[in-house]
Amino acid sequence: MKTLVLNAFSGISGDMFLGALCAVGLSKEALETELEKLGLHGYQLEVQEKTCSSIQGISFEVHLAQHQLKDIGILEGHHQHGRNFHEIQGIIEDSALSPTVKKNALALFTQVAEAEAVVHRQSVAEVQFHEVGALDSIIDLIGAAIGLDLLGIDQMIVNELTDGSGTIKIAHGVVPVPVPAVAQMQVGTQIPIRQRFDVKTELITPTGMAIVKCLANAYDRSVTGVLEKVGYGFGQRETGSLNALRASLYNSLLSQQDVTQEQDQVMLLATNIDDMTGEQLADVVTEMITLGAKDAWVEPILMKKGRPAYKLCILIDLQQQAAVERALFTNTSVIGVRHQLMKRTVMQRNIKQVSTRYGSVHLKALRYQGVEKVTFEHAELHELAVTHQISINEIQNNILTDIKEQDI
Ligand SMILES: O=C([S-])c1cc(C(=O)S)c[n+]([C@@H]2O[C@H](COP(=O)(O)O)[C@@H](O)[C@H]2O)c1
Ligand code: NI
Repeated sequence: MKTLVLNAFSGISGDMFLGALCAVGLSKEALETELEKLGLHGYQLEVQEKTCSSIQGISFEVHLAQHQLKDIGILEGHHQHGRNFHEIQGIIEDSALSPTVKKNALALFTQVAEAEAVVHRQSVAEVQFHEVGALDSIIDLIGAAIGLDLLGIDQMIVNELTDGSGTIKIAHGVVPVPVPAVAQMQVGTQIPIRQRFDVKTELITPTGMAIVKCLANAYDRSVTGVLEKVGYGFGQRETGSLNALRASLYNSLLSQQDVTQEQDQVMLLATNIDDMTGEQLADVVTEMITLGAKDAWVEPILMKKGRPAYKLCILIDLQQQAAVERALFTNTSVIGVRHQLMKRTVMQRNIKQVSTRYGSVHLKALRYQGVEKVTFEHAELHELAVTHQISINEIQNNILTDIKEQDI
């Protein structure tokens, strides 16, 4: 499972998000190819390596052609009507983008439209996007959905979401920070926004907030797994300090890090649930894995009063008990949890990267009292099988041949 963790210590905008995605491996060309499916013209992506505060990162910008600037009124010095929600919906729905990208892109625009509608006391259909309707913002929002899809991100965690303070001048006039659309998107959520009172400008734009609200699965949460890449997307505003969004890409499929003891202790948490849907339970299992559980699963059971129900089981390290129980009480209908300490016999394991005809591949080398075996990450084999159009078995056999002579 791939997890993207955003450290939004200096806020988030569409450009910062796409810059951060490029910094952890999103290809500009692949993004452009997908964006072409919208059939929009008159823009260019600029993805540039930059150094700020001695840190290397990416500056991402969408440049509009002169006629686009004229269309949205920027060359005339005033803002004409942009596109409305219905038009943008049509552009997305009529495109050849993947269903997931379309769903996320529509969710992002709906989010902004609903916030704008409340702020300006209009119906969603009446909302005329001003800055957000300009082509660069369309590219930012749809690009965000495309970027996550291209990188194969399964979940996104946003940490330290920070805005500035004071007021800024935008097309509506002078508004307070967080700007009205951002403040509105926060309503009814528990999205934690800190404020820096020494930074007198906007750090979270409506585009950035929509990305956070629609695409993040959790906030202020640590994640286990192998940290594969860290990158920075720079913001364009001068804030007086490093204006960047840090993205960290974790692979939790590789999270069973090296184990060097043959006997260890784990805790099994269990609770019976008869009042949550399958969809909700699947989310809880994902959340438990995100929190760092070794495993989490549900078993079908028949409970008291003949109720078909589920037993939710979570295998954890002892020190995770308090955090996991807290998450269960907070986010599920659970009111009690059973816990059991267990001894476990484990094979010693080492995660290694080996070079093969397919490039570098991860493997787990397992040992227990003279028994030795090697396993691969299924998702990695699957990806290679899809890329090379051959079966997973063939991929695995070829890798085994390639590593025969290597010292594992
Ligand atoms: O155009 C819209 S919808 C808009 C609304 C608001 C409100 O808070 S209401 C604010 N802004 C400002 O425009 C720029 C660009 O925003 P992006 O999200 O497109 O980066 C930014 O300063 C917003 O605060 C726009
Ligand atoms: Ni507005």
